[in-house]
Amino acid sequence: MGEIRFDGVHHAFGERPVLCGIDVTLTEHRVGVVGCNGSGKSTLARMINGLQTPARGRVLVGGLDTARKAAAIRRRVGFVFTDPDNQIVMPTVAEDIAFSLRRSGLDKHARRRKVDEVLDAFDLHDHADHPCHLLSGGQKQLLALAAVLVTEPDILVADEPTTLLDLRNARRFAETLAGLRQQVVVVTHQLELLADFDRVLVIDEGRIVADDAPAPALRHYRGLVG
Ligand SMILES: Nc1ncnc2c1ncn2[C@@H]1O[C@H](COP(=O)(O)OP(=O)(O)OP(=O)(O)O)[C@@H](O)[C@H]1O
Repeated sequence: MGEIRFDGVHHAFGERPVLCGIDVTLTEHRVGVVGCNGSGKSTLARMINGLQTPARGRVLVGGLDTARKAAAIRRRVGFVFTDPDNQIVMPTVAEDIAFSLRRSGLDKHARRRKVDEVLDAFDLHDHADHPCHLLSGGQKQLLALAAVLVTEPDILVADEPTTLLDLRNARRFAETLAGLRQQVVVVTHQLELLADFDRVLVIDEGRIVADDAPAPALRHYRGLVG
């Protein structure tokens, strides 16, 4: 596994502090992040692939400073957004997955093979030539995940990736995460997704207020809101 390290990270948007002294090193396979709306979870997640850089402190991924090595970090850290429409860019499903491989250096046949593998793995084969905009919200979320995973990043960060998935696809999503070789960081309000994760961080008002195995961490979170 790689190592994600937050070192004295502070961030504010205007006058509003959003992250207040985050010091944490993540080496586990699956790490969950929970907390109330506006507590800073997405900001923290976006810092792992350099979409956001900290006002103070550093974020190091595999020893690389995300503020200095943006291109290398983006290659290593795949990011799945909450709203799949933010990352689906091509007209059809197969084209969208193939688009992710445009800088892979693979020839056309190898790219086609990889696209087929991913379509199979995500049960999207029957939709290969369908226009992306006609997919259901859940199918779009799966497509967004597939289009990131096909690039084989070292780390996968996902910000509320299961909001549109039905129970069957949410289960499949959880199983997919469990089977990945990649380190995975997932921000979610769907607490059951984290049941067998290795570590869960609870964020409250920009601070880590619990950092534990899922059961005690989620108990802490429920206590906060209860
Ligand atoms: N680009 C931005 N510009 C200004 N304010 C922002 C920006 N991004 C986030 N914020 C603010 O920072 C705070 C933390 O936002 P963040 O998205 O990190 O929270 P969150 O814990 O992921 O919330 P949610 O569970 O609602 O998605 C919020 O008050 C939000 O409005």
